[in-house]
Amino acid sequence: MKILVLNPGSTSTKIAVFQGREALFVETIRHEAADLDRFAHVMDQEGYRREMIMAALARHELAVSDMAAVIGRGGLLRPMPGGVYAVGPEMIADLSSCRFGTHASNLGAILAHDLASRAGIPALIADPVVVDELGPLARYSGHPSIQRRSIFHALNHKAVARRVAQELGRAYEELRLIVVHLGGGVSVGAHELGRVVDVNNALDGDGPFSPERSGGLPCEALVSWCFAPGASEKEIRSRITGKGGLLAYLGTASGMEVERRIREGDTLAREVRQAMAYQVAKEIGAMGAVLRGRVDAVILTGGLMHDQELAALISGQVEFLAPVMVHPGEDEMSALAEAAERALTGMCETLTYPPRTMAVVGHNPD
Ligand SMILES: Nc1ncnc2c1ncn2[C@@H]1O[C@H](COP(=O)(O)OP(=O)(O)O)[C@@H](O)[C@H]1O
Ligand SMILES: CCCC(=O)OP(=O)(O)O
Repeated sequence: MKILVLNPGSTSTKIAVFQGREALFVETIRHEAADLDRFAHVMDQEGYRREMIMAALARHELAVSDMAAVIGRGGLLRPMPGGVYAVGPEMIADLSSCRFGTHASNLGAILAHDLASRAGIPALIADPVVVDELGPLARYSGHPSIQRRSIFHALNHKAVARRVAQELGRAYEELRLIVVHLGGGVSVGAHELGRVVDVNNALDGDGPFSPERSGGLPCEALVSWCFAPGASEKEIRSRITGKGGLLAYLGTASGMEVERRIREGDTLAREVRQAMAYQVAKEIGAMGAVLRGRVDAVILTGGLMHDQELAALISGQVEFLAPVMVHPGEDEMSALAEAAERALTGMCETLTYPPRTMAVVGHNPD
C-alpha cells in the first residue's frame, strides 16, 4: 500500500511516498522568503506547491493513482484531540477561509483533498498543529478576554517523543519530557505522561523568537506600533508572524545562511543566534517549572538542530535540568504515513471534523 505524504511548512514543502515503513522517496524543497513573498496570501501558494508535488512524483515515476491515500499535515482548525481525521467539506471550508488562523500547514489538507479526490482515494490529516491537551492553568493569559491557544508542531513533538521513549525503553505515557521543535516557528512543550500540558503558541507571538517569528514582544511597544501614523494591521501581523525573528534581525530566515555568515566572521549573526538560543533556553526553564523539575529528558528537534553549535548553545544552558537529546530534522513524514496506514487498516478510528470531543476551555474549578 503506497501513501503520498504532503507537509507544507512555512519555509519548506516536504513530499514523500511510503510503502509500509519504507520511504520510496522523501524530498524537502526549501523556500526562500523571496520565493513566497510574491504571493499576497498563503492560500495563493496552493498551485505553486501542487506543481512541486506533481514534479516530485514524476521524478520518481509515480502517480497519485498508484496511492492508497494522501495524507497531509493538518493546519489551523478548531482545537482537537490528536488522531487521524478524514478531510471533508467543513475542514476544507475552515482551512480555506483561514477562520482559525493563517499558516502554510493549512494547505496540507487542501492539497491532499484536491489530489485524492481526482484519484478517488481518501484524504487524511493526523495530529494537526491545533492538538490541544493544555492544562486549565496553562490557558490563562493574564486577561480574561484572551485565552492562550495550543498551536505547535504537535505531529513532530509526539513522533520524536515516542522515538525517544523507545530508545529509553520506556512508554511515552510514563515520561515527563520537554520537547523543543526549532523550525520556521519554535515550540517548547511540557509533555507530562503523554499529554502536552503546556506549550508556547509557536505562531502568534508567544515564546522565543524563531527564524521568521518575533515570539513574545513587550506589550507597550507593540501597542505603540499599532497606533503609529500609517500603521497597517497586515504589516504589524507580518512583523510578528512571517517577518520577525532571524528574518527581521538578519534579513534571512535560513539557519544554513546564518551558519555560513557566522563561519565568515559575521558578529551580528553570531549574537542573534546566541539570543535565539538564550530565549529558547529560558522557555525550556519555564517548562521545567511546569513539570516541577521532574524532567526525564529535554529533546531538541526540527530543521535548525542541524546547526550543531546552536544545539550546543541551548544544551549548555539547560542540561542542569535533565539529559538533553538532539534529533535534527523531523519524523513527521514517517509519522504521517504510519498514521494513514493505521487508519486504512482499521487499527485506529478515522475521526471526523469538527471533532466530537472538544478541548476543555474556560474556567475549571479543579
Ligand atoms: N543543515 C541545516 N543547518 C542549519 N539550519 C538548517 C539546516 N537545515 C534546515 N535548517 C533550517 O531549519 C529551519 C526550517 O526547519 P524545518 O523544521 O524544516 O521547518 P518548517 O517545517 O517550518 O519549514 C530553516 O531556518 C532552515 O534554514
Ligand atoms: C503553526 C505552528 C507550527 C509551526 O510553527 O510550523 P512551521 O515551523 O512549519 O512554521
